[in-house]
Order: sequence, then C-alpha cells, then structure tokens
Amino acid sequence: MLHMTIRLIRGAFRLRSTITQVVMEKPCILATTLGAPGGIYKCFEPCIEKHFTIIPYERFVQRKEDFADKIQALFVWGAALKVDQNLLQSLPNLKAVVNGGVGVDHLDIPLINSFGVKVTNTPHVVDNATADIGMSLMLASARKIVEGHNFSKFRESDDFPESSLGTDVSGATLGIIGMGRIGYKIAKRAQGFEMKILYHNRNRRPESEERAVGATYCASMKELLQRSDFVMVVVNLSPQTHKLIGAKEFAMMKPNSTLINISRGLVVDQDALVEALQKKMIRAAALDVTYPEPLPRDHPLLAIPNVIVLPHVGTHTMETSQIMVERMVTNALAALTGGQIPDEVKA
Ligand SMILES: O=C(O)C(=O)CO
Repeated sequence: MLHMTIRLIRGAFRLRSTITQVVMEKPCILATTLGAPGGIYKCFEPCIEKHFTIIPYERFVQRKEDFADKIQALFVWGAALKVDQNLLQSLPNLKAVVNGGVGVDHLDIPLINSFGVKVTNTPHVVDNATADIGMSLMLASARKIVEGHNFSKFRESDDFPESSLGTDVSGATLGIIGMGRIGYKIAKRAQGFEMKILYHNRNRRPESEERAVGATYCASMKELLQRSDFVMVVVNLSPQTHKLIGAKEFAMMKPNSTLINISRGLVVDQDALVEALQKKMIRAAALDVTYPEPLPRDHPLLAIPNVIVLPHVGTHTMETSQIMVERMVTNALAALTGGQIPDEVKA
C-alpha cells in the first residue's frame, strides 16, 4: 500500500514536470482577457500558440513562482491589465508589451522602457474597422436605427412616434477632429455620402487629405464645431486632448448636431455631455468609447434618448481581430529575437 502511494506521488511529480517542460518549449506570453472565460480573442489562440505558450493572467496569478521568469511578452488589449511597476518587477525576462489596437494611452511607455522592455501596437490594421464603426454610429444615430429596431421588437402600439424622424446624412456637414489615418478613412467614406467635410488637426494636410477627399481645413476647432451637423472625434488621448470636448465646446455646436466619439472616452467630458443632451444643446451622441468601459447600466447617459453607447468595439470584427492578433505575434517574435520590430511605439 505504502509502495503504491509512493509510486503514485512520484508519478504525479513526473507528470507535472513533463507538463511544465512541454509548456516551456515555446516562449511564454502572459495574456490578459484572451484566455479569460468568454474572452473575445479566445478563437485566435491557435494563431498565437504556433509560436508561444499562452499563460492566461488568471493562471499566472495563481502560480507566479512557476511562470514569472518564463514570461517574455505580455499581450494586452486595452486597460484591462495595469502594466505597473509591480508587474514589471515581477517579470525579470519580459522583453515586450504587445498591445492589440493602435491606442496605447493606457500604457506608461517610459516606465516600461525603463525596464528594457519594448512596447508595440497594431496601427494600420485597425483603420478600416474603426472608420466603419464611426460611420455606423453616425448613420445609426441619424436614422434612429436602434429606436426602429426597438419599435419593431418591443412596441406596445403600432403608432409611429414623431420622435422616430431622423436627420439626413447625405449632403450634411461632417466635422472630423483628428485627421490621422482613421480620420482620413472616415472622410473617404463620407465623400460617398456626398457630405461636406471639415477637419481640424494639429497640422494641415493639404496634399493627402484635402485634395484627395475634398476636406476643408478649419484652423480653429470653434469654426468646425459651429459649422458641423456631425462632429466625429478621432484624436489620440493625450494630456492635450483630455476632455477636449467639454461644456464650452458643446455651447458652440448646432442644436441639431450629433457628437460621435470613436477615440477615447476621456477626450469628452461626460458630465458636460449629459448636460448638453439634457438641455438639448445638441441633438444626439453616439459613442464607441466612454469612461469607464463598459458604462455602468445606471449611468445617466444611458437614460437619455438619442444616445447610442457601444462597449468599445471599434475593431471587433473577425477579420480585423485575426489580422491584429497575427500582427501582435509578428511584433512579439521580432522583439524576442532582437529583430526589427514592425510596430514599435517609442516614448
Ligand atoms: O485600436 C484602438 O486602439 C481602438 O481603440 C480601436 O477602437
């Protein structure tokens, strides 16, 4: 009996070390959300597992002593995981923080770099999907798509309320704040809707933007806000753009205008937005991004008609997510092998 117990214990130890060896054959990455139950990127794991062993964050937390010195890259999507001093100190062999998405405002790049760790993101591959979500929000808000759907599904009477009347997109004026790659893609789409396009940007883009998409530069944001029927915010979050759109800006907008935010929640002062909508200073808001995300269900914004709120899904398509994950793998492999990193973000 005693012999059998000893054999069983030995067997269990052998099995555990075999598993650990197998696990450690490929470089390890620590992944947030990916491996979490229901994590949206779970279906892309095979693409990552061709090159890496994935340690889901939950598993890492339970067995830090087994994994800490094996982890060479951190895969993050948004701010779900705080990459702070504590975490960085606990991963002595970390070489890269690999972000899915273009925005890296949630990462303290100087701090991460100070540990000799590179930061990468996935620009370009997110442009079309993010521009599409901006257009979707503009069209859905203007044409009351959500209300129409709710009427079809939940109506108590067949009378069509006057509030179901939308507003035209075709021929209206779109003001784009932030004419980077995504802003440009939005302008191209808006051209197809015969919209008049204004833009405000740190730098004027005469060649590529104005001539190609017929956009008119507004040197002052005030001018853009005063003239636009739809204002689409596409800037990066930075100290300069934090609460860029607040009470003063809402007061400049047309009463029939719509604010669309696909950048970061903190670019818009949400309290001021609630007030602007309640006082009918603007017609509507359509947001892919908020603070926090997702918005608590009892948040005042969700109680206001003419507001659409998405849970930050700008890049959430199968195709874009797949390409994004592939790009993350490429970036991670380059960082781990000391090669040229395609999408390194420098402080
Ligand atoms: O790529 C990003 O950072 C996004 O947030 C897209 O919505």
